[in-house]
Amino acid sequence: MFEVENLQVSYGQSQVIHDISFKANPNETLAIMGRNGMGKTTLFKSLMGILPSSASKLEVAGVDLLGNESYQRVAKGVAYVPQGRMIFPNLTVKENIETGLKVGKYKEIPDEIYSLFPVLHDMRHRKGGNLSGGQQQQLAIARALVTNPKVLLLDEPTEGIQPSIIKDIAKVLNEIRKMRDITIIVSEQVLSFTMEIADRIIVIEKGKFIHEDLREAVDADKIKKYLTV
Ligand SMILES: Nc1ncnc2c1ncn2[C@@H]1O[C@H](COP(=O)(O)OP(=O)(O)OP(=O)(O)O)[C@@H](O)[C@H]1O
Repeated sequence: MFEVENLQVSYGQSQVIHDISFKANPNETLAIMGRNGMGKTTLFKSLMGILPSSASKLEVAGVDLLGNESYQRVAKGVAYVPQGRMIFPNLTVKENIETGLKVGKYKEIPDEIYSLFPVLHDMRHRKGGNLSGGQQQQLAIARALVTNPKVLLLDEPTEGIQPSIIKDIAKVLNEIRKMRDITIIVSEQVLSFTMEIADRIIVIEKGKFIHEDLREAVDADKIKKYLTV
């Protein structure tokens, strides 16, 4: 269980996240949806400890994360795939994935990673910078997965990615959830994508969670008005 209570984040005098609380279970995928500038990236960076925040509770599987630096949060099972596919362009695909091995239980890249992402196996000796945007996104997810996370935070994974690769990413996220006891939390604007992967959809508006539905109950017209795309 990932538990967040009363999370608040400010940039100087300007409060951007207002008292957000939520819980997410293992084997659950949660989508946080909202327009540009509504606070999704700020939320994820604060959950990772990259941005300072205040909260009354932040726990993964009963383990306290409050006051931890981001590397300690990674060690306790929180992985983050930032917006914009941040990979190491001059390292090979294999070397990029191996950077995730410093944390977690794996000593070498588990076979499961290459079966989830066959394209990364085919391209394992190629420089990360020579991959397409969609392939780089898959690489960033693979690198996060080798840390063996309990919670995987993905910030707008479909941004700038072509529809066929979006489908591949949706498929892989559904497979990951079946294979592992993992909570996936994804920020997104593409409703067709979140409807394929999410159990719950939460709308964020100006740093507050204003609406929440189980996937089966989502009224697309109602959600779309809170999205840019
Ligand atoms: N470093 C910063 N200093 C001051 N304000 C910031 C900073 N970073 C973000 N903001 C502001 O905080 C608010 C939330 O931004 P954030 O990037 O979290 O939104 P977002 O929902 O992730 O948007 P996007 O989809 O465009 O990435 C915006 O009003 C933004 O201008």
